[in-house]
Amino acid sequence: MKSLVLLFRTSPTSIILVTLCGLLSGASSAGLIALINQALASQFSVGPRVALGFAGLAVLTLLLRFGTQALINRLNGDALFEMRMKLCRQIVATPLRRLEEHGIPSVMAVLTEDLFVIGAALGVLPRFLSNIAIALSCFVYLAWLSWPMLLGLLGIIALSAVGFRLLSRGASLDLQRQREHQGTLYRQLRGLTEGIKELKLHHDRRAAFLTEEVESTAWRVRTLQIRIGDVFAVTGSLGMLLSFAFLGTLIFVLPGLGWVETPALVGYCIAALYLQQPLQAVMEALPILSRGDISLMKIQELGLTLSSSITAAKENPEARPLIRDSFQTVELAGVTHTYYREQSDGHFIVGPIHLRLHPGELVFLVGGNGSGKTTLAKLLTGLYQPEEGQILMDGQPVTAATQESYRQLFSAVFADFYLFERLLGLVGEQTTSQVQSYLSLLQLSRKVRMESGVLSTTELSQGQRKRLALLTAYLEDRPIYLFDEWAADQDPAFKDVFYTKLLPELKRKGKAVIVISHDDKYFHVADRILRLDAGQLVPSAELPLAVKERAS
Ligand SMILES: Nc1ncnc2c1ncn2[C@@H]1O[C@H](COP(=O)(O)OP(=O)(O)OP(=O)(O)O)[C@@H](O)[C@H]1O
Repeated sequence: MKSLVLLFRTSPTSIILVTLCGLLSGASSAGLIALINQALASQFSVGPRVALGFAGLAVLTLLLRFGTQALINRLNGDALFEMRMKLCRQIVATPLRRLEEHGIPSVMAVLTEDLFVIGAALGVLPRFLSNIAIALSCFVYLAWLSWPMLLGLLGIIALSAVGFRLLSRGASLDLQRQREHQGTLYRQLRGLTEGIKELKLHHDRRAAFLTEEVESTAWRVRTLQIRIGDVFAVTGSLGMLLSFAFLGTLIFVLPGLGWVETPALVGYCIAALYLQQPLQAVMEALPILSRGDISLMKIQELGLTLSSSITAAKENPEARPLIRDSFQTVELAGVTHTYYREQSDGHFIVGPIHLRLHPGELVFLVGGNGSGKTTLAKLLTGLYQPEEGQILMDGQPVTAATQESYRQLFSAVFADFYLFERLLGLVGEQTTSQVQSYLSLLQLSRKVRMESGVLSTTELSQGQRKRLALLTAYLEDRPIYLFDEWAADQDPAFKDVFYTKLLPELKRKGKAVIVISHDDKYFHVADRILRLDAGQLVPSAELPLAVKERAS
């Protein structure tokens, strides 16, 4: 019952209140049953006091039910909100490499599917607890009527629990399998949306994708879903069957034996009928809670947790890192990064890299496809932690405590950049006028406007979107700029503007600029060229000469 522990840790007071309301509601229901029993025993010749008591208890029961439900609604709303925010904050704080290893579809599955399932589990949990509390209150009344019969009833409930456990063991395994297949389905559905052009253009690929991938996985999910549903339908009916057996024994067997007085029997019959609904609700909640536990496991697999209180995870505004507008040197001293390949024994190592950057220099990072340029860029910008070696900022090693501050030195446009529609975290007083002049500089002023911090459109060509990403980098105004194949999508005229005007302009402003590029036509604008080959920096002394020869 991980969901129960989670909910209790999130809002212990509300959970205690819900359980107390459940107990009170159960007690008032037991009082109602006692009054009905009294009326039946006296063949309906009860006085107005009993009638008033009945009305009072009925109102109290209704109020308690409403109160419990209102409390549950708030508890669920708060718990889901807190979980969602906590997960988002944790994902942002998770090392990039770990997220890449799990893959974006797994993260999306957690944020959508698993959160939804956990939300449903948390949704039934308070009612589950209050129904147990109602049942417990009724048991107290039943014990007062006849404790040997209560023992019999508890025996039947224990028998149902054992039956449920045995029957649902296989279903629990199926639930885990179903979640695994759903993860696969998520990955495949990503292919459906992101690969839609490729699917539309090739009939056989589309047919193979739909039947061999999506359909076969969706079918497995469907089969397991039906099997799990059937098992839980049986367990639900088992509870009802045992309840009917109990009622049958009460009505048709026990009176003949003469062991129990009639008023006690009548009280038990009413209570058994009344208890059917809360006990049924408890049985129905169990599969939902099992699903919730599996989703919680999935969240833990990503190295995330929902267990501590949200207040602890809330970002402390004072924790904003130190943002520096200048630096003296940034040095990579023997840093390495290794990609392990699961399918084979081989792995790819970038480094050890020795590299020093100064303000006002324009450095080109070049090399063949897969030589490690982007990986080195991620190491340099602090997005990947070095496995060996260290990064020094102004001669001081970058530690876990200063890493966030170190990252704020950089403005980067990676090849797989993301463009936010709002200029998040950038809107200041001068921003609007700056945006206007940058839009003109980037030849976008006719296409895009900025209105209250929101770009009028991001539905542009890839090259234009990259210009908007560059605009964001300009607004960030950080001491170090990094562009990963930025010019690859630009037309020749703007490519020229980028290499011969924009980059030298940044350099003149004292920015250190690292440009990952395959455009050897422009290598001559660089102060320094770093070439990577199979993850290793080729001694740079040979390169400037070759470049100068080509440029001359
Ligand atoms: N997410 C990843 N998981 C595992 N291995 C990876 C991953 N990304 C890159 N690699 C490995 O690292 C090598 C270097 O990749 P990287 O993206 O740094 O190269 P690059 O020089 O930027 O290439 P390109 O010019 O094609 O963009 C690749 O050949 C690949 O083997």
